[in-house]
Amino acid sequence: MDPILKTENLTIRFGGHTAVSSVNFEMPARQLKSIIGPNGAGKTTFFNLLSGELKPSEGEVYFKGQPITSMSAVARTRLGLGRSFQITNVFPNLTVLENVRLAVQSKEKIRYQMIRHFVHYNNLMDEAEKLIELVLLQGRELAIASQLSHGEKRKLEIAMLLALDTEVLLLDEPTAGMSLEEVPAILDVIRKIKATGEKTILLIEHKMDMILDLSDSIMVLFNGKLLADGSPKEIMDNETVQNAYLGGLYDDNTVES
Ligand SMILES: Nc1ncnc2c1ncn2[C@@H]1O[C@H](COP(=O)(O)OP(=O)(O)OP(=O)(O)O)[C@@H](O)[C@H]1O
Repeated sequence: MDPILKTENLTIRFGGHTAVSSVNFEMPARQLKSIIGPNGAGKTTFFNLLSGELKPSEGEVYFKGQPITSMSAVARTRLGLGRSFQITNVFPNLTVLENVRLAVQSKEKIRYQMIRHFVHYNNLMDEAEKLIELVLLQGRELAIASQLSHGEKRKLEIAMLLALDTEVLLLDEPTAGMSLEEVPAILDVIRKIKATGEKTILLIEHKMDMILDLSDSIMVLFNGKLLADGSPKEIMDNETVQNAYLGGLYDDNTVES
């Protein structure tokens, strides 16, 4: 089957520094691929090139076979490529439910910008409630966003990303800054999204136990280059990866540089 997302020779230079270097990558639909690599390896920059936040110095990005390299981030979202930080405009004084409802409404706006479209308020609320349940925030619908714990805020961000209903989800370190107790809940949320079988997920993470639990495949970036891409077992057994990166595995199973 053709990959849903693909890059050819994707390269970006910042001054004299090549942050992403000739990356050829393919993402099969409805799978979860994790991107790992030490700090500064180019993971977030690679995401920015996929989402359209950055334009490459060279190379192409394809979505379902169509070149999208010159498209804006908003146009890519409309096509089906969603990135969590694009909707981190959480309204701090509104409730969880209102925030998700507004995100659902913004999807309708993104999708039907060119035509007049009316969606009944109750439908929006129903969809928002379903998403809140999916991210395990049920019971917190009426909590004010600014008063959520860090873990709950990340769940809200994921619900708001899901509200855009894009086929591809780009999740950049969804557990960053979380306490150890909060991590399993996010793991559950991603597992549940994966289990729907509807989404293609690209995940940047440092927590190896989480990566091994969730991933169908793992790609390793090192100095901006694609060092390896394969099944979790292939990556764990790969000597080059071991030497370049996994050798730095910490006791808490978190990889840092
Ligand atoms: N806008 C920019 N201008 C100049 N250099 C940049 C810019 N963005 C990223 N870089 C550089 O590109 C390299 C890759 O950075 P990037 O943030 O993509 O790495 P990363 O793998 O996501 O790291 P981390 O795990 O720490 O988030 C780094 O050397 C960084 O300093």
